[in-house]
Amino acid sequence: MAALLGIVFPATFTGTGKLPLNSRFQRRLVVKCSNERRILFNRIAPVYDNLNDLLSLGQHRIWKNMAVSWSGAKTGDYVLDLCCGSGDLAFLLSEKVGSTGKVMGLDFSCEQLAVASTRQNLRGRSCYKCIEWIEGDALDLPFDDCKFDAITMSYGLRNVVDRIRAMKEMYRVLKPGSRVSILDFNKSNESVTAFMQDWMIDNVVVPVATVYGLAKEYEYLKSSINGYLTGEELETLALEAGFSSASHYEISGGFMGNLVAVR
Ligand SMILES: C/C(=C\Cc1cc(O)c2ccccc2c1O)CCC[C@H](C)CCC[C@H](C)CCCC(C)C
Ligand SMILES: C[S@@+](CC[C@H](N)C(=O)[O-])C[C@H]1O[C@@H](n2cnc3c(N)ncnc32)[C@H](O)[C@@H]1O
Repeated sequence: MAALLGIVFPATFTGTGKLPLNSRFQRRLVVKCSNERRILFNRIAPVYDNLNDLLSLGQHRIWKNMAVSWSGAKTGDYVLDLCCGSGDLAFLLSEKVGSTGKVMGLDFSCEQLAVASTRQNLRGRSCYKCIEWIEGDALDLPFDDCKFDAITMSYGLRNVVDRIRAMKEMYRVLKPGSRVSILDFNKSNESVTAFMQDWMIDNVVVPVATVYGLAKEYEYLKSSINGYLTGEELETLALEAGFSSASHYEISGGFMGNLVAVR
């Protein structure tokens, strides 16, 4: 059973697309894993923003600003923030597109979307009114083809259970010539960077999360990064999904990375 799970799990869940989900058992496994992730992000929603600020010393806001800039979103655009969570990038996108533009924030965690909506109501700027929150699945987007002028996805691709399917959905709903900008942890080829990333998670992130009773949820970070794709593999994934070009940029000393792909 473990061997079967082992064979099924990495190929299916890293979205390499090498193992088609053609059996009922595999489909049930995907649904189970997806639900477990949804529950995880529902559970951390109340403290998610504060812990990100605390644990990254506020740096995540810089990384997210970079991701939005790389998306090319501009005044009047119709843009999508995929796996929007509590809405950080959706708010940044709304400042880019302004009141004449439109931002769709999509996530499958109702608790994360509740935080996003509450934050929106507490904020006065008129541009924030152009944001619409949608509870949906990044693997089956409720949008027509070629709709969006830009797409962002921040700390989401590593968490979806089928990455190639997510990339193909982004490709489908993006306008030709437009970009996706995908921010996440960087799965570094440098052993020192990888060691330091693991050390920080083991010795800072998880101990702090334990105070909030969320040790298991934050321990997931380490395994998810170890199971993620390197920058080069992300570029290949984007090209396999149909994008015409893809570049991965390492930031913050190689701890984080941002993939920019053009349709
Ligand atoms: C915004 C950040 C992470 C978002 C995030 C993504 C996930 O997949 C999670 C999964 C489970 C629980 C929580 C998350 C989650 O919060 C990045 C910053 C927050 C990180 C939690 C902190 C990571 C610290 C780095 C390893 C080192 C940072 C060095 C920096 C230069 C201070
Ligand atoms: C780490 S959070 C990132 C939130 C936000 N983008 C940010 O940067 O703070 C990952 C988010 O992805 C969402 N997610 C994971 N898989 C998803 C899927 N298949 N469809 C929609 N949302 C998904 C989770 O619910 C969670 O809110």
